Parts: sequence; structure tokens; C-alpha cells
Amino acid sequence: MAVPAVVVKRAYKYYGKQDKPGYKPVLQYLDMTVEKGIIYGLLGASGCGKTTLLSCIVGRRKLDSGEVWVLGGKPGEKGSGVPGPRVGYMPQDIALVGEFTVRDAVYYFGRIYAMKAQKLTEQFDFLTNLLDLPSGGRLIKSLSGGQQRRVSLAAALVHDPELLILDEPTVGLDPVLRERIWEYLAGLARGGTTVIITTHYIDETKQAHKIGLLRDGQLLDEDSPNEILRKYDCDTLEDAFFKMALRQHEISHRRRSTLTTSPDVIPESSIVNDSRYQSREDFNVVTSSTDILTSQEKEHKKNMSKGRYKAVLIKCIQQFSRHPGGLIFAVFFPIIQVVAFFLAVGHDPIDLHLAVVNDEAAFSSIGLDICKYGNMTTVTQREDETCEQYMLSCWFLEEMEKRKLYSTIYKSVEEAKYAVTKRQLYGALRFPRNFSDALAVRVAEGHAPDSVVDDSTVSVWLDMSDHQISNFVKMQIHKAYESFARRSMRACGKNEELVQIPVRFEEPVYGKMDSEIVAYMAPGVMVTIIYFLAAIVTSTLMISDRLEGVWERSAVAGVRPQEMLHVHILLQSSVILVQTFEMMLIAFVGYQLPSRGSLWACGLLLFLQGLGGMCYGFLLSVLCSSYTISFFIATGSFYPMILLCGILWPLEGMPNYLRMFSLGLPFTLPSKSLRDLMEKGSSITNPDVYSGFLITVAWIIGTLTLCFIRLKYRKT
Ligand SMILES: Nc1ncnc2c1ncn2[C@@H]1O[C@H](COP(=O)(O)OP(=O)(O)OP(=O)(O)O)[C@@H](O)[C@H]1O
Repeated sequence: MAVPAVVVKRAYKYYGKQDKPGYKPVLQYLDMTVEKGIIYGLLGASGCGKTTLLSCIVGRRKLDSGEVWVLGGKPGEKGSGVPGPRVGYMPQDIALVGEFTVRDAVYYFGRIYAMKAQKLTEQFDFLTNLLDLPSGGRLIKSLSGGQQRRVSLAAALVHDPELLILDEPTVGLDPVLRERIWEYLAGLARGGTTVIITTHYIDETKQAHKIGLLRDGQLLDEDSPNEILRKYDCDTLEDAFFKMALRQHEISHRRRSTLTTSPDVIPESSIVNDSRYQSREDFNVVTSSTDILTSQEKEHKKNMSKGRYKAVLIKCIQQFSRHPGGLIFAVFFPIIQVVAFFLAVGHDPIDLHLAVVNDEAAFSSIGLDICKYGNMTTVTQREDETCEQYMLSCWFLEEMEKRKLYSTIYKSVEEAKYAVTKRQLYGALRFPRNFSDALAVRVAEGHAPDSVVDDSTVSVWLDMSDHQISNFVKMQIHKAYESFARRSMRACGKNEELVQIPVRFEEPVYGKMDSEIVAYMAPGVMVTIIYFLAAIVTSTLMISDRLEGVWERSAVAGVRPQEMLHVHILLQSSVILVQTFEMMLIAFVGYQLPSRGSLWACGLLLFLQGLGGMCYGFLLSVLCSSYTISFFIATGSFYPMILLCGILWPLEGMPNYLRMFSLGLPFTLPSKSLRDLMEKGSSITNPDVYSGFLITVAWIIGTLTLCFIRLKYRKT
């Protein structure tokens, strides 16, 4: 009895969820046997389940029921041929990194299989001739579809595997090249290699030793081409397949009219079933090779693992270094973002104009121009020690101007307010006609009638729709009043403090008297930038590898998920380290932010935040099937995290329940920790500081755990 290389028994495979519409089997009651050393041609129309069947054979998808045996074991189990070097797999998609050159693509798989450099070079040269490959230095993404397909085939053939699984390798190739490929495969089969090949070209399969016709997920028949012609009494395979399809149609029609229970269960009698392998015991002949395989694998295990690490590391470096957008994103974006923040945020607004109605000046002897003559404002002390003041409104306006609040003169309050409504100005001010006199009385008397209070009061109408600017204008007018009052009291020989509010702000415990909002926001901004960049880079790289099929193909070649993860973590950590260094340099050296605490602790916290972002990126990549969904989730989750973390608005202003929630988010406590390290010089042993480290580590562990759970229970 011929030894089987691949056996599929009573295979059922569904996509999607049972309770959803359109849930139907893609493979149903499928039996298939591929003997060693043959070419097995799997034929079928588009969508009949060929790719699904192959992906179950290579272990990338799991059957819902039934069994698959490959080279003596179940795919994924110890001792089976897959994943690993015993199989060469060419998926239907190109599944090569676009940034690879032709040579890189073939060498990548050669390295995974730990091929010696010289052998790899020889094989590459041989395959270049055989498959007429484009020049070795050309990038995959610059090749035509047919050229990419040939490189993909070369990558599957490079290591002379025992079993070749080729999903439509000849599509779109010219007939001479197709013929050459079939001849080569026939030669391999004569040497003992088993080949499973799917194709749409029926005439090609005449060269196969055995063909199987798949239709609607069922294998209608499998046999040698001659035997099929004989069995169905036809001259051509097309006719034979037509008869088979008709027969399947009749059977399913009969079944529909007689079966009332489970419509998916096909009566065994109606299915061609010539498989000789009915139970696990029948596979003894197959499984006998397992032990030999295991000892061989043990011998090479270490070398193989090294080879895989090397291959994946080189792949990632090539991918990264040949992707200018990625490089810019990873290295320059943090600089651009941090510098943009420092340039744009926290500086005082300038060029603010206010509408001023100065009735005091308007009714003077020379009218509104009086403030232009500095010597017209006078303050003199009378003999009774009271003060005589004239045109103090001009001094007030001068103090405002020193604070970059400029006046545009209007005649009436209505006109001034109208100008504000036209958004030409940020507010309107009015000085009453008797401003200086009333002010002198107000200060001298201590008690004064309402009319004096009114006459000595500057009225202000602000455009409060712009919160930041109106608050800034308010603060500047208060400060202008403080200096104005000091100046006029000084001129009058009085104690300046008398007219200040009776509250004195002494030297602050932490920070500076005129602390800028930049110093408050910067820690949070740095934390969010490093987290966000790492999450986006990681999820994008991971999803692109998966969508391009590179991940799947590498996994079939034997690369383990943890090996890919280790390499990614290694590279991404180096990038995060560079980003951390860049940010600290800009913040502490470039913009002189306070660095009272340990710089090492600041760096460590930023680095850990980067790792947290990377883990979040892993989670996004395993949860999302496309870039779009990943971007939606990323932006959808980042905004709330930033809004709630306290850098835009203090937590103290939030409702209690929201405050509790915010404290658990990845940016809130770490931002505060970093601020305390920088501004207060707190030590890492301080609970306010180490809580930021703890929450960062908790998020790393939490997101990684979710990734593993998702990967473990994902339906494949
Ligand atoms: N991930 C998936 N989720 C849901 N349905 C899927 C998925 N992959 C394939 N299918 C469906 O399963 C059926 C079989 O698809 P499959 O790719 O195996 O067919 P195929 O014979 O290889 O087709 P082709 O020759 O066009 O590549 C199709 O109806 C397809 O729409």
C-alpha cells in the first residue's frame, strides 16, 4: 500500500457564526488522500473551497469536524510535517513583504529553514533560471503580478521540501513557463516529493498522478486522470467533471426532497469514498515516520530556531529601513510633535486689541489726543496730604499697553460693543468722565457714595466666547490695575500696598510664581506621544504582515508567534529608546523644563509607556481585521484617554466616579508621576510616583494577557 503524505477525513469547515445568516459549510464531508511522491491536482471553480482546504492542511485553519494528517501527524502537533521545513507552501496571495528584493524574499525562507549560505546562493541561481525571475535586486512591490507569483513559487521551492503545497502557482504565467514548472514538479515527484497543486486549468492536470474535483466544498471524486476518463466513460476531463457535477446536483436535489432533518448531513452512500484510512490505527503507516522526524528535529532544533530569529530580524530591519514613511514616523514624528507642542502651547497671546471709550480724555481741553502727551497726566500731593490727580486713565492705558493690550478708541460704549460683536476686538473698556477725581476721593475718604464708586470704576465688556483669551485679558487687566495703582500711590507719596488686594502670594512651595502651563502639560504630552506612536507603529506593522499573508506564510514555514513577537519587541524597544532620548533632550535641554528628580526614572517611565503603547498595538492588531478598524479603535480610544488624563483639565474638576475611572487609564497616573519627578523632584519610592510605574506595568500585563487570550480562542 502506498504511503500517504496527506489524509483528510470527513472534513467539515464553516466560516462565521452559527446563528448568523449565510452560515453554511465551506467544506463538507470531505475525504482526500494524497500518496507520497505524487502530484495531486486539486481542481475546482472559484469559491469552491480549495484555499480553505489547503489552509487546513497546512494548519492555518482548523476543521470544525473531521481530521487532517500531514506527513505523519496532525498539523501543529509535535511530529507532524507542518509547520516546519518539511513543507513548502505557496499561498494564493503573494504573501511576500513588499519592501523585500527578489533575492531577500527567497533568502528569507532559506534562512528560516537554516539553509547554508552557499546552498542558498546555488538554489537562488537555479530558481532564477528555472522560473525566469527578475533581477535579484528589484523590490517585490515594483514587480508585476506574474513576476511576484514566480518569486513566491521560488520561495516555496527553495529548500527542497518533502511536501509542496502550491495554491494556483501557474495563474497568469505564459504556457512555456507553465510547462517548465510542471516538468520540474514531475521531476521532484519522481525523487519522492509530494506535490499538491490547485489550478483552474483542467488541461494542466493531465500531467498530475491524481486529480480531485472539488465542488461546493465536496470532493466529487479523486483518481488518476486515465481512471477518471475510464470510470465516467468520457474522452476529456472536462466532460468527466461535467458528469460528476451533474451527479452531485441530482444527489443534492434528491436529498433536499427527502431529508427533513439535518440538510447538511450527506448520506455516505451518495459520496464517493475510496479512502482506505478510516481510523487513527489506520494511520500507523503514516505515523511511523514521527519518531525519526522528532529525533532529527531535536538535532537541528537549536540551529533552526537561530535561523528563524535571524530571518525574522533581517526581514523586519529590511521592512523598516526601506519604508521611508515608517522611518520618518518613528524617528522624526516624536521630534515634530514635541517641538510643535513647545512652540504652540503655553505662550501668552499677543496683539490683543480692546475697544476703549475714554470719557475722561474726551471731555478734556484737548480731547482724546491728551494721552499722547505724557506730561498731561499729573499727580500732586496737597497740603492736607490728599492727592490731586488728573487724567489717570492715560496711565491705566499705558500699563495695559505694557502688557500687550492695545487700545482702539471709540466714542461711545455702543460703538465699542458693536466692534466687539464684529469680532474685530476682544472686549470693550470705559473710563468715566470723572475717573481721576473720583478715584482720589475713593482712596482718600475710605467711604464714598455710590456715584463716586461708579465714577472711579473702569467698566469692561469682554468677548467671553474665547475662554483662554478672555481669561488672559481679565488677568492682564488685573495686573495692569495693580501696577497702575502702585504708580499713582507712589506719585502721591503713599504706601503702594494700601490699594492692593490684602492677599500676598509668597514664594511657591513647588514651581515658579509665573509657572507656565507648558511645564504642567509637558509630562502628559510626552507620555501620550510615546504611547500613541508605539501603538500605531506596532498595530500597522502587525496588521500589514497579516493582511499581506507574510505572517501566515512564515508560520507555515515554522516561525513561531513568540519568535516574531520577540523580534518585534526587540526592534520596537530600540525605536522607543531612541524616541525617549529625543524627547528628553528636547524637553530638558532644548526647552529647559524642570528636571529636579532622577532623569533615569523619567526615562524609564517614558520607555515603559512606549512598551505599553506597543502592547496596546499588539492588542489592536489581534482584535482588528483591517487598518481602518484599528485606526477607528485607536483614535476612538486615545481621545477619551487624553481628555480624561488630566492634562487638558484637572481631575479635581471631574465628577467623582469619572475621577476614579480616569485614575485607572494608562496616561493619568503616569503623567502625574512624571510631573512630580520633574517639578517636585520626588523620588521613585514616593507613592505618587511609583503608582504611575505600577499602572504602566499593569497595562502592559493586561493588554498582553488579552492578546494571548484572543489568540488562543480565535476561531481559525
Ligand atoms: N475568512 C473567511 N470568512 C468567511 N468566508 C470565507 C473566508 N474565506 C473564504 N470564505 C468563503 O469560503 C468559500 C471558499 O473560499 P476559498 O477561498 O476556499 O475558495 P477557492 O476555491 O480557493 O476560491 P478561488 O479559486 O477563487 O481562490 C468562499 O465562498 C469564500 O467566500
